Amino acid sequence: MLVAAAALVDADGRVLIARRPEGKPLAGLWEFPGGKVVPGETPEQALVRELHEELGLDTRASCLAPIAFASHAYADFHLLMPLFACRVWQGNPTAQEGQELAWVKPVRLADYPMPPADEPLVALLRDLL
Ligand SMILES: Nc1nc2c([nH]c(=O)n2[C@H]2C[C@H](O)[C@@H](COP(=O)(O)OP(=O)(O)OP(=O)(O)O)O2)c(=O)[nH]1
Repeated sequence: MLVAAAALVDADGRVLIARRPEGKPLAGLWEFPGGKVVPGETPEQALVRELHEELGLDTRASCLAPIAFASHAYADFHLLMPLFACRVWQGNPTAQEGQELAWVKPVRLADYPMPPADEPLVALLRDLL
């Protein structure tokens, strides 16, 4: 499974994470906004679409900088997830699907339980952002 995800970084250097709603796999864990890349899309196109759908914000592929990726074997699928940093967008990110949101300093990300695939990314972000 190919999933594109974003580290949205605000002017204070905080990163936006979202809590996976009840009823979805990995419910209750915090994740980077994003979602599955559907056939015919580039990861960047998928992310621009997902950021609009999930957070009501507008950005573009040229504002997405690839910084890391996760590669993780879950019990029933393998996840490959490129992570893009994004510092430029239009609109105020707001939860479009009822999900809880949090702006978090990279050093505090470890306080938020995230899916196992994300754990290596937390340490990387501390150094990269
Ligand atoms: N967006 C996102 N997904 C992650 C992260 N870490 C992680 O393991 N995942 C997994 C959870 C899911 O199995 C998959 C993303 O699928 P999803 O179901 O959220 O994607 P989607 O928004 O396209 O979902 P849907 O339309 O099928 O509801 O990737 C992360 O940090 N961000």
